[in-house]
Amino acid sequence: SPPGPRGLPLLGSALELPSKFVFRKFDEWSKLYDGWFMLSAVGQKFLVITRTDIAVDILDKMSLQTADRPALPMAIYMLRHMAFSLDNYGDRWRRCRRLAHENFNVRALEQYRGVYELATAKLLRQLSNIDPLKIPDELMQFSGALTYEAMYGPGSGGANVKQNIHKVWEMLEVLGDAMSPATFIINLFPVLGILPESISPWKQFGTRYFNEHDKLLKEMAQPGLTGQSDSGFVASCMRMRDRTEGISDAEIAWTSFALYGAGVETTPYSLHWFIMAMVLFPEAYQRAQDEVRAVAGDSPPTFEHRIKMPYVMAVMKEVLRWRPVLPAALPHMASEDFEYKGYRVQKGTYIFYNQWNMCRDPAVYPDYDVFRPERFLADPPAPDPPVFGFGRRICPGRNFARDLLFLAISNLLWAYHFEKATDADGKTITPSPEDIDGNILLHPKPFQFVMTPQREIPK
Ligand code: HEM
Repeated sequence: SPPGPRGLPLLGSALELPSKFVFRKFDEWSKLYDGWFMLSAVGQKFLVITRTDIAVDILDKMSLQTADRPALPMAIYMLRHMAFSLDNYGDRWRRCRRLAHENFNVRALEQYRGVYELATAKLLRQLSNIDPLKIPDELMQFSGALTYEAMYGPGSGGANVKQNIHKVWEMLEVLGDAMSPATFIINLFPVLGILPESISPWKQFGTRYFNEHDKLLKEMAQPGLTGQSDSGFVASCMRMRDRTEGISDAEIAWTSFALYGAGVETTPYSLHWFIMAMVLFPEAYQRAQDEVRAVAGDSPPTFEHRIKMPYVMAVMKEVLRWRPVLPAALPHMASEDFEYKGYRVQKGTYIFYNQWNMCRDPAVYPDYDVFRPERFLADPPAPDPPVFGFGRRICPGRNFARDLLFLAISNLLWAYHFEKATDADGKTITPSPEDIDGNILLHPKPFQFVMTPQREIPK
């Protein structure tokens, strides 16, 4: 069999797999194996990839066999295969993925630029006079409101926007909890699925959850679905509906949720890491700020400036590389048996790939712990960090995320000065990038720093 850690016969390596920050355990194991290894836990086989070239071989070149997603039983009861990010590879996934692709590619994204610019201007205003420990909440609200408008069209939720964002937030939280093997026994023993709903509390819970949220998501999508709103992702999907066979209103509504749910936390976490990098690496900060000042002058940066800000673009790439917010990405699953390097990998095997290791490959990113945007401007430049996944499941929000991050980063640099704080005794407080939180997503714990407005922020 392929290389990998040995465990007890029945539990395999289950006892060694932490439920939090699994990327660290994979990192430890990566030192023992050459780029990939297999392990098993409670009868389930896992293949773990820790090198980019092997991820390209298995997930890109063999994407037909490796683009399935393991779906936990609870996810199936609660989502009924409607949220494509967590769904198996199949016709519905393909239809929803196409909606996401066609309305979220580089050209289609131009339609959301007005939304980003207004949201970014609001963020700058909100941040003046804020306690740095409250920054994570503020960044999350920025992303929540902006993603909502991008999905449903500016102003489309009327007075209900805040309430809807809150409901979707709860929806995501309940889903996250229910997917944990510890919450519902069905996740550990899928065979119990043969029992009828009348005596299966998990099925009853799933049905209630689905029905309630199916209604909510359709209500949120209503303005775009009925033509009341002609901007945003939903309205844009309606325009391509004639060209896409079999697409339903429900699929459009749930696809907007899948995008919202997968994307809403990633950008704020990356922005929080960006602030930490600016505080810890003042040279990079200074160079980025000089570039923004020279190019944008007295008015806030816009998308037109992007091409003239190579250093800021490199800062953005380095933020994504230095602390990838999805360090162990999302697992794929083999939909067929396949062979790799002489070993057979069976259908149903979960395939993890640890982007954390790939972003810290010393041959590609020397001194990987140092925040050094210059690596992306060298000749030849370092490759873009592999943080958005591989193959047919590659993140469909990656261009949206890059647009948003560029605008937010350049505007923050334009408006604010960041530096280390001092404590009551006058000692400098140095935040630590090891002080992390999250579970699947990786973000810093709130940290102290000083943020001073450098100019009058436009009203
Ligand atoms: C810093 C920002 C982001 C990072 C690092 C990131 C990273 C990723 C990664 C690693 C995956 C897994 C890909 C795979 O399965 O191989 C993924 C999937 C996904 N991402 Fe992102 N993402 C980001 C932002 C966004 C945004 C803003 C959106 C939407 C607005 C989004 C929507 C999605 C969706 C829907 C999937 C599931 C795709 C599928 O299963 O077919 N992401 N992302």
